[in-house]
Amino acid sequence: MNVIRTAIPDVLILEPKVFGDTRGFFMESYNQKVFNEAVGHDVHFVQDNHSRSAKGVLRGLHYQLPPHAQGKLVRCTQGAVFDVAVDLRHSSPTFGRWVGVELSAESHRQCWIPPGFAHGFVVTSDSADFLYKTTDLYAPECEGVVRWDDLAIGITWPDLGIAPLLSAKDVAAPVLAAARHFD
Ligand SMILES: Cc1cn([C@H]2C[C@H](O)[C@@H](COP(=O)(O)OP(=O)(O)O[C@H]3O[C@@H](C)C(=O)[C@@H](O)[C@H]3O)O2)c(=O)[nH]c1=O
Repeated sequence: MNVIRTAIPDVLILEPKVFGDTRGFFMESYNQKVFNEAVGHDVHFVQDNHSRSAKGVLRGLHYQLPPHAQGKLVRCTQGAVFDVAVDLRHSSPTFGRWVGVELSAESHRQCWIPPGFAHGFVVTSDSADFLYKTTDLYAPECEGVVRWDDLAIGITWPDLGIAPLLSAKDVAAPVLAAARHFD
């Protein structure tokens, strides 16, 4: 597996080794030992999620606060998305900064988003299946949401030529300065 560090060093892009042959391909989509070595410490996943979205759907920016903060290992198994992580750790030198990466079924790329980050994505293909593992269970009482277009964060989302389609929760999300916060 190839490990690429992003501009926020704790956010990793992971490229599994893909074995292609006449039948198709094989890859280890998750290997606990290899993953823990890449991250540098033991990570324990407890929930797997799968969402399907049409082109232009934007989910985020979401996070959970302690005691149910979630690290997420995310990937796209059908279609393509632009995936974003925003550092919400107040003690971090990269607090408030974001990184974005294209994840697609074709590239098999995954992204590791540690606890302490908000996460979101927009679908850039006709539809996308998005799969992710989380390090804590869903806990809606700990949920935090930040506006996808908060100018203080300044995410450069891809221009799809259509308005993003958001959930009612995401439309009503506060800016970062007014959102529930870590620390
Ligand atoms: C996230 C989640 C939602 N749900 C339910 C609640 C709700 O009725 C329905 C849809 O929930 P949401 O609208 O929050 O789904 P969605 O907007 O896809 O939320 C997800 O967005 C991405 C960006 C993330 O990072 C995830 O952690 C998660 O927050 O599914 C669960 O039962 N378990 C879960 O783990």
